[in-house]
Order: sequence, then C-alpha cells, then structure tokens
Amino acid sequence: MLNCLRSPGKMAVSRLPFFLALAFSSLSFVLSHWNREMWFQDFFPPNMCPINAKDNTFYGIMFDAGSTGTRIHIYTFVQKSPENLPELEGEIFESVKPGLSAYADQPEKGAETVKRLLDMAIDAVPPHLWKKTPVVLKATAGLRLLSEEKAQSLLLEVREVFEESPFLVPEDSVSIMDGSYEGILAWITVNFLTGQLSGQNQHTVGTLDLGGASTQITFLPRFEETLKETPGDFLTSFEMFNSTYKLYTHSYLGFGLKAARLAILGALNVEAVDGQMFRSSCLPKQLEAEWHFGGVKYQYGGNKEGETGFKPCYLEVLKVVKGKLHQPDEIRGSSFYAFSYYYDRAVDTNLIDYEKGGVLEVRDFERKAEEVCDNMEKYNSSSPFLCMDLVYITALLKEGFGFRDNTLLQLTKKVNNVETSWTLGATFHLLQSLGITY
Ligand SMILES: Nc1ccn([C@@H]2O[C@H](COP(=O)(O)OP(=O)(O)O)[C@@H](O)[C@H]2O)c(=O)n1
Ligand SMILES: [Ca+2]
Repeated sequence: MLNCLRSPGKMAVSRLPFFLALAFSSLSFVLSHWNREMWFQDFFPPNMCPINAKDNTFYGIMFDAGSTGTRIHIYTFVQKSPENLPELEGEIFESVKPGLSAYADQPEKGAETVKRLLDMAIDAVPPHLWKKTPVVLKATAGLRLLSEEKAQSLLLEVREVFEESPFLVPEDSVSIMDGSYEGILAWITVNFLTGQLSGQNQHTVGTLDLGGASTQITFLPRFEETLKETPGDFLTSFEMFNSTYKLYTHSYLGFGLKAARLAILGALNVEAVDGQMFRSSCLPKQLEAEWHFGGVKYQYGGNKEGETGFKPCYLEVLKVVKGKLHQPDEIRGSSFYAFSYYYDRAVDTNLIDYEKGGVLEVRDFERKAEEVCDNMEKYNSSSPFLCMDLVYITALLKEGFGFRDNTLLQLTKKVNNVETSWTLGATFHLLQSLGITY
C-alpha cells in the first residue's frame, strides 16, 4: 500500500492532481517589522502519488488549535530523486470540537484531545519515520484571548503530550501564533496551491479568513499609493524568486464570527455574565437560550417586545464594525479568496455547494441576510444566529473592509483537495527551518 493512500479510520485523505507540478525552487520571506527571517526553499508543488513512495516519503505534522476546534494536518512529501526537490504529495486531515480554549480550566483534558488526534498520526506515519517527523501546534485567537496563565498551562500540557510521542519535537513546538503570520501563511498556502508563486506571470490572490475569534485580510498591493497610505504594522516584506514582495496583512482579534456575536450582544469583555440576559434584534423574537464559547456560558435571546429583522439588526451590527478596521482603497475593485466562516455560512444558506464552493458577490451575502432576517420563523431549524452571522459578514465586508457590492469572492475550502489553511505555509517553514529536505 502506498503511504499516500493510507487512510486510518475516518480521516480524509487528500491527494493532489498532477497538473500543479510547477518548479518551486526558492521561496523565502523576511518579516520586516520583526526583523525575522523565514525561508521556504526546495519545495515543489503537489504532484502525483509516486509508484514507490516507501523510501522517499517524509511527513510533517501541523496542529491548528483554533478557537472553535483543534485540527491535525499530516502532510506527505516525496523526494523522487536526490537531485530533485521534494514535492507535496497529499494531506491527511482530521478535526475535533471544541477548541483548546474551551478547556481553559482543565488543561489536561484539553491536551487529551490533542493526544487523540496525534494517535492518528501514529497510524498514518510509518514507524521508521516517526523520529524524523516533526510535530508542531500553533494556537490562534482562542488562546490569544485567554489570560497568559491559562494559555500557558494549556500549552505546557500539550507540550508534554508531544514529548511523550515518538515524533520529533522541535524547540518552540507549541506556541500561540502571531496574527500576522496567520494571514501570511494562509496567503502562501492559497497562492502556492493555485500555482501563483512560480513562473513569470504571477497573479497572486488576496485572502480573507473569518475564524471564530479573529479575522485576517492579506493581499499583495499593486499600487504605490496603497503602500504609502497603509500603517507600517499592516505591511510585511518578503523575498521570493529573487523578488521582494510587500504584503498587506492584518489580523483583527475579537472580529471572528463568534467573538462578533458576543460584541453584538454586548457580552464581549463583560466581567459577570452569569444570570445576565443578552438580547438582540438579530435573533428570533421568542428565543431564550444558552451558548458556550471559550469556556464561558452566555444567556441570550430575541427582542421580545422590540424590533427584529434586517434593518434594526444591521444598525446593531454596524456599531461593532464601523470605523474599526483599516480600509485599503485598492481592494474595492479586486477579487479575493474567502474561506472558513465565509464559506460555512454561504453553504448553510445554499449560496454555494459544500463540495465545489463558488464565486459570490458581496451583495449576495446582503440579499441572503435580508431574506433570512426578515423571515426568521422560516429559518427556525437552522442556527438561531444565522441572521446575525449573515448581517455581520455583510457589514464586515462592506463597512469594515470597504468592499463594493459587486466585489467578487472566490469561496474555497480546498484547492486540489488540500485545505486552504495557514497550516501548509507553516509546514513549509517548519521543514525548511529543520533542514528536512532529504
Ligand atoms: N482547516 C480548517 C480549519 C478551520 N476552518 C474553519 O474556520 C472556522 C473556525 O475558525 P477557528 O476555529 O480556526 O477560529 P480562529 O482561531 O481562527 O479565530 C470555521 O468556519 C471552520 O470551518 C476550516 O474551514 N478549515
Ligand atoms: Ca483559524
């Protein structure tokens, strides 16, 4: 059995088609404002599953500890011949819910969820390669929002799980990732998978990631004006194929879809939430329910007596978004790749197909928001937050980032069967920093 076809349990195995076999000789970037260097060298984009993968296959394990779930990505690389550079061959992916931050007061239990996922890697990676296979976990906004003490004890427990595993545990293998990396690494993943980081005519695409607790926007500015108008900490320089690129990237903490729900309800950063009822015109009138997020229980409900529907909801959401985000002029007319909750909510409301994704205009989200919010009783069976989420996405895109109604969004979960996640970019960096090129 080829390693690339191993499929333990119900894990999804992604295999890559061969048309992306583009030479990818040297990719590196220099993060200007932290004066740190990262090198992405010696990687070929995906190619077909080799006939004899046994001796020349190697692996990288990357955990994404997100605010709503923890995921494992086991990437397979193949070195076909010593003079050839390794190729990305496939991905094994699995996830669990809730995320680590839900175990803020039970760090051992949180680490157990990581252990269960890591056990899958034991099945996926051949035993003789365990010691050479690095394992890394990077946490995002969920842990950024916890107190330093709680976050650190979670990370410590996870580190112990790694140390007890047979895998290679690099220094700094368990950490909270800086938000700027999150955007850049996702941009690298998407542009790598779409073949934009090689060849002459590079038309890179911007990326929009909407997580549970934070949201990222990343693109390569084309106009000098954009560079001049943008605050320095939104710009990151890096070198690639002997060219220097300056990326615009920013991660807005507290602007993920679920954190935004709390902000809209007025429950974000409220000390004593116990017993308090948070109400919104974006929720069904008669609704009263409980919601757990980040280890905290919230009680929320509809405006029993007052207004509900699209208009009052939009005004409520506007308070959370308006004037809070930087609006680069250049993006108004360009198109972006959008994933995570943009994708999920578009699927939930039949705007796109779950498997295929699709292209939407910003105004499609607005139309759907109106339809759902003004007919909440009709959408009773789906999430009570559907109206609020759609209005938030609309307001974030239009009033937050300043996109036009007709801005095109390419909704994408996977490109050639690989998740559009920052984890692939992070794995390139990891393998290169360890000098694992075989
Ligand atoms: N590999 C992944 C990981 C997350 N996601 C999506 O990301 C969203 C949740 O974000 P998250 O839990 O990573 O939250 P953050 O920590 O990024 O704020 C959901 O829409 C997930 O479906 C995904 O589509 N693919
Ligand atoms: Ca995420």
